[in-house]
Parts: sequence; structure tokens; C-alpha cells
Amino acid sequence: MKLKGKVALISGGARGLGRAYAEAILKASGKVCLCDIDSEEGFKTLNKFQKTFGNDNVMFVKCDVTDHNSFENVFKQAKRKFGALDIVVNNAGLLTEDNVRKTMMVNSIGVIEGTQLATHYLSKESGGQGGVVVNISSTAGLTPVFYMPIYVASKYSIVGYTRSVAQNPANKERGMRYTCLCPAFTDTTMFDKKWSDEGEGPPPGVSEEEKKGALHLIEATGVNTVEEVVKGFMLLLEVDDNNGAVMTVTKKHGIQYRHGKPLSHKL
Ligand SMILES: NC(=O)C1=CN([C@@H]2O[C@H](COP(=O)(O)OP(=O)(O)OC[C@H]3O[C@@H](n4cnc5c(N)ncnc54)[C@H](O)[C@@H]3O)[C@@H](O)[C@H]2O)C=CC1
Ligand SMILES: CCCCC/C=C\C=C\C(=O)C/C=C\C/C=C\CCCC(=O)O
Repeated sequence: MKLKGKVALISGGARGLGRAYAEAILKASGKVCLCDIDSEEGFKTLNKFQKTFGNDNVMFVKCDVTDHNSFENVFKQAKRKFGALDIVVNNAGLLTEDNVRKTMMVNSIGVIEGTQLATHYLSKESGGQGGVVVNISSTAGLTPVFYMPIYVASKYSIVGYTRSVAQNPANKERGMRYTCLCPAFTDTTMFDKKWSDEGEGPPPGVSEEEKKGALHLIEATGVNTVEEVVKGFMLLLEVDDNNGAVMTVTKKHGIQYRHGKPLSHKL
């Protein structure tokens, strides 16, 4: 897909990787509708982007992806402002091990409902022009990690869901493709590289013992920069014949496509 003039909706776009995906699309002369539950950060990002890319090319809508009406309102507003929608990035996510319902609601159901809304609002069948959905999972959606089993469960669900939706024979007629991006540890607020000492601390529900395991794993695997992940993300948008693609971005191996095989390492 050539990104010039294309319109993207990005959930969790106020900061971190979502904001970086948005910036990359804007730099490629696309237009972006950011949505996020954090409106303070969302409007800060909007102001910054408007200064660089112009008021006509970017908007922000406050939204909680676990509230279907709130999420659908973003699709409606984006179509109203920009007249079309071509790309949906289901990126909003959180990492906590002490609230299974919230984790599944945001990381799993938020992505599934975002995909359903994307199919409805983008599909040629319902008056759209077709387009691409990028669902954000994690390498923790392809391999077990003992200190974050709930997060892992939420991220595995996205890989299976995206692969399944991608197999629908109706996609061709609808002009839709569905892809999944699985970054390894990446240097954002969620990761907070100082969490082991003076930072915010490890995610809620992670014990001291598990913290040691996490540190060991982080040391062994390394930490992606945001730019490295954005490079993979842009490839998923730009390459047209990748329906069903699952891409990992890791410090050691860079960008790789996965074909249903589990990662080789044991954790
Ligand atoms: N940072 C990392 O190491 C990795 C992150 N990921 C995934 O990438 C995505 C983005 O992560 P980061 O940018 O690192 O995290 P982040 O914490 O910096 O950003 C996540 C954004 O999602 C928003 N959000 C959370 N709950 C929401 C809700 N209910 N409705 C709307 N927005 C909501 C937050 O307000 C925040 O702006 C997440 O899905 C995460 O699981 C995947 C692999 C590695
Ligand atoms: C205790 C948690 C530490 C902080 C982690 C913060 C964010 C992590 C987000 C993720 O999505 C986790 C990403 C990767 C972990 C999963 C597997 C590691 C193996 C990756 C590899 O082989 O390089």
C-alpha cells in the first residue's frame, strides 16, 4: 500500500509504540486518527503532530477500547473528518498480572472488537475501499513466559484470532488483509528500563522471584529500540500480499515472518 493520503486509526496512540507508528505514517504523507484512554497525553501528542504535520492530517479522540460504543465513535469520527479509512492498528495494551479481566478486555477483546469494526468500516462490502489491519501482539504471543502468564494468554489470542480472520475467503472481495506484529521487549513506558531499580517498579502482580527471571531474560534477549519496531510495522503496511502475516521484531534476529512455528528457545 502506498501511504500517501491514506488514513490510519491507531488505538493506544497517545504514547509509546502507537505514537511512533502514527509519526511514521504522517511522515509518509498519510493521515492519522489517534485514540487513547489517556486524553492528557493524547492531546499533547496531537498538538505536537499538528505543529509538524498540519491540523488537517491528524486528530485525537478519547476512547476506551473496552467500551464498544466509545471505540465505534472513533471510527465514525475518523470517517467524518477524513472521508475514508484505510488502516487500523489495534495497538492499545497494558501489562499487569493482577487483573485478568482487565488484561483480557484491553489486550484481547479490545483488539478483536477493533478488528470487527475495521472490517465493517473499511470493507468494500459496506461501502469502504478495503484496507489493512495490524494487530499488535508480542513475542509473548508466540512463546511461554513464566512471569507473565495472563499477558501471554492475551497476546496468544491475538495471533490465533488474526490468522483465523485472515483465512476468510471473503477477504478478497472485501479488499481486506489482516496482519499481526509481535515485537520483543521494546524501550517504551510499558517496558520502563529502570523498573528494576529507581523506576516505576515491575508490573503489578510480578513477584521478586519472577522479577529475577524477567531481568535474566531481558539481558539474554536484548531490548528493541522503538525505531526497529517501526521499521517492521511499516513493512507490514507497505507489502500488499501479506494477508495473515505474523511478524516478529527482536534485537537478535531483527524482522522475521513466522509461519505457525513456535519460537525455538525454552523459557
Ligand atoms: N514495550 C514493549 O516491550 C512491548 C509492547 N508490546 C505491545 O505494544 C503495544 C504498545 O505498547 P507500548 O507502547 O510499549 O505501551 P505504552 O504503555 O507506552 O502505551 C500503551 C497505550 O495504550 C493505552 N491504553 C491502555 N488501555 C487502553 C484502553 N482501555 N483504551 C484505549 N487506550 C488504552 C495507554 O493509555 C497507552 O497510551 C501494547 O499492545 C503492548 O502490549 C508488544 C511487545 C513489546
Ligand atoms: C516483568 C516484566 C518486565 C517488563 C516488560 C515490559 C514490557 C513487555 C512487553 C512484552 O510484550 C514482552 C515482550 C517480550 C517478552 C517475550 C518473550 C521474550 C523472547 C523474545 C526473544 O526471543 O527475543
